[in-house]
Amino acid sequence: MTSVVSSPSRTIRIGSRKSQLALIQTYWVQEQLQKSFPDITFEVHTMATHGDKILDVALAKIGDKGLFTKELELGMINQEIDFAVHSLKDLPTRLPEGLVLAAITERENPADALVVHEKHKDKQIDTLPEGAVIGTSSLRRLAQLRHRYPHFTFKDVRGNLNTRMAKLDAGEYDALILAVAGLQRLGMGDRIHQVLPKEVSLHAVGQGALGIECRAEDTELISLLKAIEHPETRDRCLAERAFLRELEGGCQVPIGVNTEVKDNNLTLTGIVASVDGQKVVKDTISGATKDAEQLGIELAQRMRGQGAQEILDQIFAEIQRGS
Ligand SMILES: NCc1[nH]cc(CCC(=O)O)c1CC(=O)O
Repeated sequence: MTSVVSSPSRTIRIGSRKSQLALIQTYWVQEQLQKSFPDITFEVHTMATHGDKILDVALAKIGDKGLFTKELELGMINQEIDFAVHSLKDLPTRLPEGLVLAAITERENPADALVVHEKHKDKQIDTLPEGAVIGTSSLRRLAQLRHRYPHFTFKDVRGNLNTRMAKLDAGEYDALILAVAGLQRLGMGDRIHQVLPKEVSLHAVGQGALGIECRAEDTELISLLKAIEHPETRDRCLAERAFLRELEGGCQVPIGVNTEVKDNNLTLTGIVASVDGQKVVKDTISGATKDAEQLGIELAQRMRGQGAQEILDQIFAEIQRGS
């Protein structure tokens, strides 16, 4: 194994999806590392992922973990790239053998945002009219919003952010629910009409943070990557990911979270909702940040006993039946 420290001429190859958001995020990571390590060369290599090739299929129906990460992971295993930058929420909670989550960078606002058609510019989520068509492709957003706003109509929306915005502005939808972080990173922060409070929508696990994955054996690289890690974001996201890992069983499920850190104390709130919005299990746990993952596991186990298990069993049964 060559060491980065003893061979400063090493070139480090960063893998990225080709989407505009992925490239913005990857170039940001490259810039941060280049500033910290001016003698090392960091190159960006782009790859199309399966998820990028099937943009016309409803995401919830694909239910395939690793849709946006598999090709990059193969690239790392085959030594074509050294690390990959992911939107952490797209990175499965279990990584392939030989790969690790080496660092988590500082998260943007992890909340969901309401983006409206201009005819609703004087409205908020609470005042949109009966029957308003809300675009979302996330089961998590769908289930939580259906629970609270049963009078809305929900419709799938896919494609990149520009495509989605064009469909909204053309009148196909009254409003969209999108991540604040993605809109901000793409320079569309001015389209954020309302940041949804956590009472309305708990965000996705890892939302707003970037996860950097690399080969477990590349210890030199792992120590370099620690330079751009944000410890508070890492603790929060490790708790969130442990919670999700403990609950999920192989498909996309309506699970949301919120985390806060204060004085080395971490508070994690989780929600598991049925797709129809009828059943909701929600609970909160607090403890030392050093026990972040244990807190996630404990909250998941507690919520299983409060009905989350029945909700998940029902979703898995529906998927097996192919509905
Ligand atoms: N599901 C796709 C996805 N993956 C990452 C982001 C951007 C936000 C983030 O980094 O969490 C988005 C868009 C969205 O959910 O609106």
